[in-house]
Amino acid sequence: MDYKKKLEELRNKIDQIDEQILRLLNERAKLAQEVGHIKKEHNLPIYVPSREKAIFERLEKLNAELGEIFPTDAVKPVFREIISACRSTEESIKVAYLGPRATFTHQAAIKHFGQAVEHIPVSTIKDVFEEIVKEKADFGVVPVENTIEGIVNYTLDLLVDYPLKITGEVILEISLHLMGINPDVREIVRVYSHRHALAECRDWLRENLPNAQLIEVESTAKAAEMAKDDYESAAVASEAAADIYGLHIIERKIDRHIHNFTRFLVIGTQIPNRTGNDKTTFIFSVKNEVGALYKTLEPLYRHGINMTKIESRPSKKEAWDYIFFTDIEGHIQDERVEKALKELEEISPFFKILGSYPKAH
Ligand SMILES: C=C(O[C@@H]1C=C(C(=O)O)C=C[C@H]1O)C(=O)O
Repeated sequence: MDYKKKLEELRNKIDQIDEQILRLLNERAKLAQEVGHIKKEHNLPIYVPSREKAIFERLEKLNAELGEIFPTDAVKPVFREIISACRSTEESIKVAYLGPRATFTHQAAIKHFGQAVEHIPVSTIKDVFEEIVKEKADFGVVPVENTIEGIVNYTLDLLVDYPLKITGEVILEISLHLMGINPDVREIVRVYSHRHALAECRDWLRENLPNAQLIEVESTAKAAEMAKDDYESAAVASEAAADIYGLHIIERKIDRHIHNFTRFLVIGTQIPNRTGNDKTTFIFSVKNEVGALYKTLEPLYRHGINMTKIESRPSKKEAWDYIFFTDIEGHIQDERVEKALKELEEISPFFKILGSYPKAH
């Protein structure tokens, strides 16, 4: 058979499969709608992260058994959008994030909820919290730490002050690119970016653009917007920002850090159910006496609970008084976690659970 005929035959088969997939997607959405009706009748939350996580895990495992001709790495992104779209037929959920569009926080929100939610860009981390408290958003996404630049202290402080819960976490690999409308790096005299992004690219910028003026703006997305009309300007931002603002990528990955990751928190009003692979975050203070921190953490050790992180912040109530942000493995619905935290609460002058949520993939 000549190759053109063969190509046509193969493409016809692909067309038929696509139609089958689409029919099945419609059937799937119809079932999700029925689930949605039952949830509304019984006042249950529309978004069920534990169920979504179980679906991803089951399908990734099945795909490996099927021989992985379709790449297993693609299973989650494809099904994330399928689930996001099916969920939106039950009810549209609103997600506030640190904007504008094309920030890394926006990408984290998409990675967690998919495209089919109402994304609400706001201009400060505090506004993300405010949108939820004022019931203008169901969830929010905020950055909390970066492997190069460290903790976003402001986010931690807001978690203490607001009556909200951490309902999830997202880890995103950060790649920072130099972009502009002018592809010639020698003609760039100004570089815009967020303070953290400029710091992460310090070495490259010093070597390659030693005379350029480095200008801090609120976000990498804002930087891309600033560079879009100026032939002598460039921005340090994400690939998504280059796409949205129509910029040319002049040099890829100028942050040069192999391990540049940012962790984001998803915040909401309710603690999601346990998935079996969860994390719990809580804060506490200690009495000002010998061995206080040791004694407070002892119940974790006794109940065999792994502490994955501890971070101290000034309490801002008294000088040299601290609160400790702590992450442990497990969910507050796990018996030993519940017991250990109860004991810890009894010892601590101040204690608050910030959330139990599925660990990031
Ligand atoms: C359909 C449901 O609602 C949402 C959509 C899901 C899906 O499309 O599979 C899964 C969990 C929920 O976030 C459900 O709860 O089962």
